[in-house]
Amino acid sequence: MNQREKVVEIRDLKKAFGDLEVLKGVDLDLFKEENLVVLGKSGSGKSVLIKIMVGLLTQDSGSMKVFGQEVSRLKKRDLNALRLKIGFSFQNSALYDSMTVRENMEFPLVRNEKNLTRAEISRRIEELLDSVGLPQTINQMPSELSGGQKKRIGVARTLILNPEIMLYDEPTAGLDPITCGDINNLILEVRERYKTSSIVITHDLTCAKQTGDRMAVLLDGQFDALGTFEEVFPNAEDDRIKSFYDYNFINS
Ligand SMILES: Nc1ncnc2c1ncn2[C@@H]1O[C@H](COP(=O)(O)OP(=O)(O)OP(=O)(O)O)[C@@H](O)[C@H]1O
Repeated sequence: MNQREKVVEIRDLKKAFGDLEVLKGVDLDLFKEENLVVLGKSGSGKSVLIKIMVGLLTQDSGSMKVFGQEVSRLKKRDLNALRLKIGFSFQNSALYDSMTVRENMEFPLVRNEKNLTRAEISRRIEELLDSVGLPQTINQMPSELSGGQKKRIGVARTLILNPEIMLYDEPTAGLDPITCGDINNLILEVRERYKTSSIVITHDLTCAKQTGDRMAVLLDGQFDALGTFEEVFPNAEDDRIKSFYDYNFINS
């Protein structure tokens, strides 16, 4: 693992909406094959940051480089190519209810890779369902799957375009503790198998601890705490960071 190769480099990034300053000079790196956990209260600006990363919003100032390219300066075609390298795994799995698992997986593939044969498409779908441990669900409808299974299929579908960066949006939200553990393991297995670099947005500190190499806590528009779980949380002196820890491990 080459820890030092940066896939994302954010410098002094600022973004406001009218008087509301959301990002006030954010600095952050994501290294190749790293799992970086991003924590922050609701409304702290995590989604805004991700949207700037994929070119859905533009910063007011500062720099957002992905694979060395300043996202805000990319032409439409290059931006589309960049987006294909970034897989977004949505909180609600975002499966199409009227399609089978196979059709859900086929959809992004057929849309984005026109030259694949039926056999290649099937092979890719089967390989990914295998790697998330759910080959038997291929002909099932999303309504027949559990919450944890839906999340796994959502991850498999995101992986089908071979993204280099995975964005996990609250991957364990709404799951029981055992299924959370399974999803956390899946996040680690995905990195191992597909060599992805990942940003895991979560409020769940068990997920953060199990999946993250580094924690980044977004506080008042900046990343104030950066380090391993042990460095950031157990002995935090900042009350804002302490409150995350207390909420997850003491009050729950
Ligand atoms: N397009 C927009 N126009 C105006 N305000 C916006 C826009 N997008 C986000 N905001 C504001 O920016 C702030 C940060 O929002 P953001 O969605 O990034 O929060 P978040 O940290 O992702 O929260 P959550 O954990 O609830 O998803 C919020 O106050 C939100 O209302």
